[in-house]
Amino acid sequence: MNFADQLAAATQSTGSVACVGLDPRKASLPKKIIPVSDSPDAWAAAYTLFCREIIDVVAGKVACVKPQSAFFEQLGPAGCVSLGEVISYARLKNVLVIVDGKRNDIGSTATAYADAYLGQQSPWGGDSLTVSPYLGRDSLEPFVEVCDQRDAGIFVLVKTSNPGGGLFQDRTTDGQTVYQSVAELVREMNEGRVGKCGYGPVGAVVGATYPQQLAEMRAAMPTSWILIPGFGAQGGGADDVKAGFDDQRLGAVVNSSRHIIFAHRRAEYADSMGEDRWQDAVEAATIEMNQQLSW
Ligand SMILES: O=C(O)c1cc(=O)[nH]c(=O)n1[C@@H]1O[C@H](COP(=O)(O)O)[C@@H](O)[C@H]1O
Repeated sequence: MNFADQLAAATQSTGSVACVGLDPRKASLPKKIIPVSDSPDAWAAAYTLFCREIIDVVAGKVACVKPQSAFFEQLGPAGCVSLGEVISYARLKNVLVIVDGKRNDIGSTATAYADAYLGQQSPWGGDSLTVSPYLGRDSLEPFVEVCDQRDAGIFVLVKTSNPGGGLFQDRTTDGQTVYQSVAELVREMNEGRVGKCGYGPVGAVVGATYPQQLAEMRAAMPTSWILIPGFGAQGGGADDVKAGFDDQRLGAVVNSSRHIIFAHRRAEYADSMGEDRWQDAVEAATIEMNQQLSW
């Protein structure tokens, strides 16, 4: 089944359009998870344990998870082993995985990234990967070819959630902004690839922090899944993300990382659950997010 249909099936079977971001950070881990030793190996084992426990809580309750490679890479080689373990565990629990690597390079190198990350038979085993469009069409084509071969997907950075993203993305050339040009390419690349659900494997990233552009991008890329980060910790709310969905409440998944995985630190859960019941806080925050997104 192509990736777009797999994602549609996941949102339908779980009743959720949420994506839980797995962004472990040393300073925010629950005390119980913090290792005795300060070595990268010990932290990597802690990250694996932490993410596995989160996956146990959210499996069946959310559409997908999104491990953020940077936090694992921060630990060096041991962190990369942990990332691999986390991806495998999510797959074992039948949770779709978006690897957040924001990769890309010239075409021949892009082929190596695509081969490395895309598809369950790949070494990393991701169902999909976030990619940068900055190197142009020929840098995206190798990813799309591997998506076709392995029922995988990509999410191309179109309009990112950060305040400074507009520096390049909002620049106008030939009467349209850079992000509009990227969206046009994304739309074109899905042509002939659309699955039963009406969407294809070439998705886009558009931040919840730009609701107006989200509506515009929904219309500009009618067959692309949109990954919407920026919900929760970055200030995006349910009303902001609505415009990313079609009439059937399909076509987008909303990512939240810190607000879910470190929910034990949030004021509303700290007293009632806190450190000792951090998994309960993750569950409560997930249920709350699902409720917010069930208009
Ligand atoms: O590709 C992404 O996921 C992404 C794109 C973007 O424009 N903004 C953005 O925040 N992200 C990622 O989404 C996650 C957001 O985390 P929280 O702000 O903790 O929910 C991080 O892993 C970011 O790297």
